[in-house]
Amino acid sequence: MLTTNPYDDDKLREECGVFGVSGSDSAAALVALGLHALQHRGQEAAGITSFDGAHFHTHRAMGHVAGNFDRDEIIRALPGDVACGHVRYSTTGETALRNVQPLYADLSTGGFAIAHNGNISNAMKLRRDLVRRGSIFQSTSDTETIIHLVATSSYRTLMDRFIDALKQVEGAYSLVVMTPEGMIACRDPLGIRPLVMGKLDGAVIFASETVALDVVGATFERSVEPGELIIVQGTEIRSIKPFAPLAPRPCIFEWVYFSRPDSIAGDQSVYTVRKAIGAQLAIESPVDADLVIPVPDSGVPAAIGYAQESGIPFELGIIRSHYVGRTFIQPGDKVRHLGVKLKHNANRALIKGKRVILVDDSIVRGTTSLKIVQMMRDAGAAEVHMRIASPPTRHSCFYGVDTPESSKLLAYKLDVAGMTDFIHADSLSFVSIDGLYKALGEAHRADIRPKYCDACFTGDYPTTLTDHDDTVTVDQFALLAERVI
Ligand SMILES: O=P(O)(O)OC[C@H]1O[C@H](OP(=O)(O)OP(=O)(O)O)[C@H](O)[C@@H]1O
Ligand SMILES: NC(=O)CC[C@H](N)C(=O)O
Ligand code: SF4
Ligand SMILES: [Mg+2]
Repeated sequence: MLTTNPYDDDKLREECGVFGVSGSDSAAALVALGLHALQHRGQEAAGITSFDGAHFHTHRAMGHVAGNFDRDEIIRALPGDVACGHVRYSTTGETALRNVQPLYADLSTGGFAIAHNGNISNAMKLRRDLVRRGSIFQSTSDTETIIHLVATSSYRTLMDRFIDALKQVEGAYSLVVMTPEGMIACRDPLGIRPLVMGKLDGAVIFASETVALDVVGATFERSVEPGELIIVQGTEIRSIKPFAPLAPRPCIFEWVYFSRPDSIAGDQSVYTVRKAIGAQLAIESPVDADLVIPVPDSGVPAAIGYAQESGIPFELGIIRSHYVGRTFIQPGDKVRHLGVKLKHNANRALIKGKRVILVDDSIVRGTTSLKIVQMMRDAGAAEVHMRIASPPTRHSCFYGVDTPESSKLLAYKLDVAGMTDFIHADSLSFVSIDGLYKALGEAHRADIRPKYCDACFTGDYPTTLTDHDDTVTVDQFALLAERVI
């Protein structure tokens, strides 16, 4: 499969954030702030590129935004009133500086910088063809294929070349691109990954989530529409839709887990939707108990919804340490598992003798649930019931979320009864797929043209998956990449 994360992580990880500013003399500083608000979407690396009207300037680094972009001299070295940036959690290409975005190239049309959230599901095939025709890749990232497609396009103008490139690309992409002709923001025809537009004084802003607009003090104008390209040149804003229109399929997991709860996604408050999923879960899977306890942080809104609907008191029965590093940066099984223990601890005084309902947003490999159920038992819980605010995650994502291969997903290996035994819970239930759609305001999931991408629950992928269906393995891809660098 496409994912090449070196740590073979046990989690379903976030999926990159992009941020762009056009028309502010503090462009790079605003991008640094915006990226900071999007840090939850990618912690491996961060980068910013600016354009001063004549030259492009880039700073890219491994690690977090804070620590890399919090010094004056770094921001001063990124002059100009146009800038874009990226926080990365890799889906294709290793965690190394050469893959950190924005990627940049000097093309016949001038400089070209690109920041991408998503994953191109035919990147390997495109890359093989491009290399055969003489392209020399600088990275192992899927995103670089777009640059080569623009560079080798037979069209004349930059815009035509860019559209020609996008028409060859399959999968998910929300892009912020910088060229001497202006900034271009676009979403793939299905709008799988999010992208919004905002305004701050005279400046136009693009961001993966509205929370990043809030943080810089910008107003939310609207979402970039699926299949739409918005071009900002000075004060002029143009919108074009060069693709045949398709029914949109935004990623439903944004509401379940990825987006920050204080973001508005597709005109719906993420927090409100998460509470509604929790309430739906209480309706579908009630249980007699004394306490509703969230698995912090991401399980909190759903647990509030479950508690309000069921009338069972909500309590903080698990306290999360905010000082422990993320588990993915601790390679090696032993240390990683220790990391999970360090992150959560039972609030013992509350738990003893109680029948508890634990609410989390998802189960991927089951590591968290297994640990937390045991933690409740060790703290003296009389009964431990687990409720999950998404359907069982049975399939991998090929659209910009780093998931373990499906054989490592707990729900791929076991049915709900098997999973209940595995995590040693007294009971375990997941919200139904129709229940999830209900929480998003739909009557149920439509069998034909469902409103969202929900492939990791249903296996119903909304695009072809050329590379996945191909026989080329990730190792072969890495070899191919090495040969051209
Ligand atoms: O079944 P698993 O493989 O353990 O994965 C599922 C867990 O991973 C995520 O939390 P995570 O700890 O990544 O971060 P969070 O603090 O954002 O909830 C998710 O919220 C679940 O709790
Ligand atoms: N998670 C993402 O959106 C990753 C973007 C791109 N596919 C990369 O690996 O760099
Ligand atoms: S497969 Fe799952 S995580 Fe990936 S885009 Fe679709 S719904 Fe989102
Ligand atoms: Mg969690």
